[in-house]
Amino acid sequence: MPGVFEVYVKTHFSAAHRLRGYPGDCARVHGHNWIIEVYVQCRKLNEIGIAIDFRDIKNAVKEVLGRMDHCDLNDLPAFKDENPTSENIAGFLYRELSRALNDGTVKISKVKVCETPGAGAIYWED
Ligand SMILES: Nc1nc2c(c(=O)[nH]1)N=C([C@H](O)[C@H](O)COP(=O)(O)OP(=O)(O)OP(=O)(O)O)CN2
Ligand SMILES: [Zn+2]
Repeated sequence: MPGVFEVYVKTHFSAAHRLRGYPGDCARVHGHNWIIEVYVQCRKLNEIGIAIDFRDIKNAVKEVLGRMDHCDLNDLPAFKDENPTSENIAGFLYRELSRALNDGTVKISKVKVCETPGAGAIYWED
């Protein structure tokens, strides 16, 4: 079948952060319940019509978010030198999940990270 399938999972994690150099209250430690959406592209379905099992995506996401949930993100090695903004969190998740899930059949296409229901960032690589 020609065309591209994109499957996704949506989840969340809770953590604290502060934005170094931010000219305002976001420079102080505060928390968010980040909403995460992970999109995976695939051109071929398996014999039962699945691109990639949602459970495989959820397990990979759970592993990475397990390192971030209920943490101060600024303490994590990934955000030692760059701010834990939505943009940088999306980039970090994209790279970690690509390492875990990409193979000859499936590819992480983008990761969306929202700090509030109305504001967030999306990261992908061409
Ligand atoms: N492009 C970005 N802008 C901002 C980020 C970010 O990650 N990328 N982050 C912040 C702060 O983390 C801030 O806590 C979030 O700000 P905001 O979305 O405005 O959230 P509020 O709870 O303050 O929203 P209100 O609508 O004002 O209640 C800032 N900018
Ligand atoms: Zn914030």
